[in-house]
Amino acid sequence: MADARKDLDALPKAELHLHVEGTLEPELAFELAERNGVDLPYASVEELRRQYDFEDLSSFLELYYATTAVLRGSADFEALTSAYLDRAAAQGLRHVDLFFDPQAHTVRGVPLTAVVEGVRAGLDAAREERGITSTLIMCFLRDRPVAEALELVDAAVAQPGLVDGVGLDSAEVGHPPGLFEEVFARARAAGLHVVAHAGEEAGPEYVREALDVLGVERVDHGIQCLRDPALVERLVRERMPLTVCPFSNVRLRVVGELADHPVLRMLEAGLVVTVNSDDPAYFGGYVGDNFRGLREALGLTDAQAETLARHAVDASFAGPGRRRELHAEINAWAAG
Ligand SMILES: Nc1ncnc2[nH]cnc12
Ligand SMILES: [Zn+2]
Repeated sequence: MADARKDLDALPKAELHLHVEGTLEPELAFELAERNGVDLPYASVEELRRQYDFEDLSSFLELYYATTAVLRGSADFEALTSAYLDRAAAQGLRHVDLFFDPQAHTVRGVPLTAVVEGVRAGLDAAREERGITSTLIMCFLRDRPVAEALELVDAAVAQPGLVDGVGLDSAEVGHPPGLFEEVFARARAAGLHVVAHAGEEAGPEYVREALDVLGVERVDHGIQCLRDPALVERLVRERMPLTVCPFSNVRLRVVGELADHPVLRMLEAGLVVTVNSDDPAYFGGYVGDNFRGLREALGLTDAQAETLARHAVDASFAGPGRRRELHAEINAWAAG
C-alpha cells in the first residue's frame, strides 16, 4: 500500500478518549470477581466475551455497568489502570487523558476516593516506570440526575488536584448537553478542563450545545457533525478537536464497517480529528489496533497517521513542555 510502511505501534501516541472501565478484559473481570466474592452471571471468560455483540450504545452500556461490579477497592482500580497502560504502552502510548465514571461506582457504595486513589496509583507508576504522562477526567453520567453531577463537581472543586477535568458520557439520545450547563459552569470557573460526548448517536445539535452551552475544549466522538455542513465549517474554523473512536463506532453500529468510516474524510476536510479506543476491552482493540485497522481498511498513510498523532498531542491536556517532547518523539518516528 502506498506510503504505509512504518511501524504504527512505534508511533508515539496521546490517547484522549479512553474510559478506564472500558479496559476491563474478561480475564481480569473474573480474577477480580473471585478476589471480591462477586458473582458474575457468566460461566467463563469465553461466555462473557461472547456477550460483546452490541446493537447500539445502550446495549453496550448495560454490560459495561454490570461488569464494573467486580471493581470494589482501590487495588482493583490500580490493577485495571496498570493493565490498560501495559497494553497501550506496547502500542506507542506516551500520554493519556483518562476518563472514569465515578457514579458507576459510588452508586454501588464504592467511595470516590478509593476510585481516584487506585487509578492515580496506576497512572503514577506508569509515569515513573515508562515516562507515560496523564491527566484524569471525571465523567458525569448524563442519564442520571443533574443533582448528582452537581454534588460531584462540588466535591472535585473542593479538593484541588483530585481530578484535572470533567466530561459527560453514557446514554446520549434524550439527554442533551444543555441539561448540564450549571455543572460545567462550576467546573470551568474552578479551572478544570471540560469535554463532553456529543454527536456519537445523537445529531449535530448536541455538538452545537456542547460548544455553546458547556464551552467544551474538545468534542468526544462528534462524527454526526457530518450531517451539518455549516457545523463542520465551524469546527474546522475553530480548530475544535474531535476524539474519534473508529472501532467503537463500528461495534456500536454507528458506522457500518471500518471501510465505511469517515475519519479520513474528516481529516481531509480539515477537521482536527484524533484516533482513540474508547472502551478497548469491549470493542476489539487498543489505540494502536485502531491505527492499524485504519491502515488495513482505509489505506491510512504514514503521513496521515503522523497528522493524527500530532493532532492528539496538540489537543491533549499535557502541558506545553510535554507537548513539545511528544512532537520531538513523533519527529524521530517520521524521520526513522
Ligand atoms: N462510547 C461511549 N459513549 C457514551 N458513554 C460511554 N461510556 C463508555 N463508553 C461510552
Ligand atoms: Zn466514550
